[in-house]
Amino acid sequence: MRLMLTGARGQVGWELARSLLPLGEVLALDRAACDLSRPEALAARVAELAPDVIVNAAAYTAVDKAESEEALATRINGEAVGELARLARARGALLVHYSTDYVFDGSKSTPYLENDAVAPLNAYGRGKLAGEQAIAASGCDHLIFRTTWVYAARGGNFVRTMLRLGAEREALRVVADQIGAPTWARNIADATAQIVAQAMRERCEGRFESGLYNLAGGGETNWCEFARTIFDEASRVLPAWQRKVTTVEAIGSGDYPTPARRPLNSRLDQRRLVERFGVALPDWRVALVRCLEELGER
Ligand SMILES: NC(=O)C1=CN([C@@H]2O[C@H](COP(=O)(O)OP(=O)(O)OC[C@H]3O[C@@H](n4cnc5c(N)ncnc54)[C@H](OP(=O)(O)O)[C@@H]3O)[C@@H](O)[C@H]2O)C=CC1
Ligand SMILES: Cc1cn([C@H]2C[C@H](O)[C@@H](COP(=O)(O)OP(=O)(O)O[C@H]3O[C@@H](C)C(=O)[C@@H](O)[C@H]3O)O2)c(=O)[nH]c1=O
Repeated sequence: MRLMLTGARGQVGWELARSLLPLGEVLALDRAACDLSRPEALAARVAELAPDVIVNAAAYTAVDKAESEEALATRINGEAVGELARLARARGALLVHYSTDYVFDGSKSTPYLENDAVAPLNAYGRGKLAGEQAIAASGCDHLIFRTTWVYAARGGNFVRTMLRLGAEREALRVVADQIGAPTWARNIADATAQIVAQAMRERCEGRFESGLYNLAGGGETNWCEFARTIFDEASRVLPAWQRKVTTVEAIGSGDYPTPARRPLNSRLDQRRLVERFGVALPDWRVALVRCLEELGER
């Protein structure tokens, strides 16, 4: 099986390059090798690589910057995704794609189901929603995984930001009114590999059905509790990390103004994924410790 992977240097893409290996030949492409800001160039790339599966881990993920670069964010997260979907459809390939909790406005009081009404609060969320909709409209065989609050031992993410700030400052202020589930990129990649293997078997047997699935870490927290847990666990498992921070003040979103609005409720209900594929990601605290341990080993 030939698997074309975009965004291979991102958090999820980096992990996928390893997790997908048992499935076949992984054609891992970074931004230079496959630039989604030029959707018109994708057809030649796909024709050249002749993939059976296209896994799109590339995305414009700078949430605040997207407010002033919405056209670019939407070209990458919306138009290019639509083009990948049309190319997948034309050659009969399976398209695997990732989306976000930021397609919701966060006003629901319980975890979001896949078919709840979408209403993005920011430009990044609008672009990601355009990508989801373009895939559905294309008619290609697809799996879309909506995930949340992704972190990894490498790349830009909240865990690495907190480790840096916590070693520099004595006091931090972190929002406590946005709730969700941190998700380790390794867990996303391993789950993706398991699900793609099953999906390809189902396609061979003519019983595959495309779908949209929530795929996030187990349990729930808020950013402030997440930050405090990062500091406590890092003090325990990362001997080289010098903790300076003593106070993490819980604040409201209104006290931490950002260009992009973020949903207060980012929780995604995991039942559909469990029922269809028997996959449930580990609790966020367990995964965080595993990721920190890995950071300590590097
Ligand atoms: N990060 C998060 O918290 C969440 C992410 N998601 C989704 O999960 C998926 C994976 O995200 P994640 O791995 O965390 O994101 P990262 O930001 O870690 O990685 C994104 C990758 O996309 C690449 N990229 C950016 N622009 C382009 C472009 N024009 N053409 C090709 N590649 C490009 C980046 O390249 P370069 O390395 O050169 O910058 C980077 O390697 C995305 O679809 C994202 O929207 C969903 C919910 C939460
Ligand atoms: C650094 C910092 C952030 N915050 C807040 C800002 C924000 O509400 C929250 C998280 O900050 P971030 O900038 O990491 O969040 P953000 O970039 O919005 O993270 C999002 O990325 C995109 C790609 C997604 O799809 C989402 O699921 C989500 O993970 O913490 C503080 O309150 N204090 C701080 O010192």
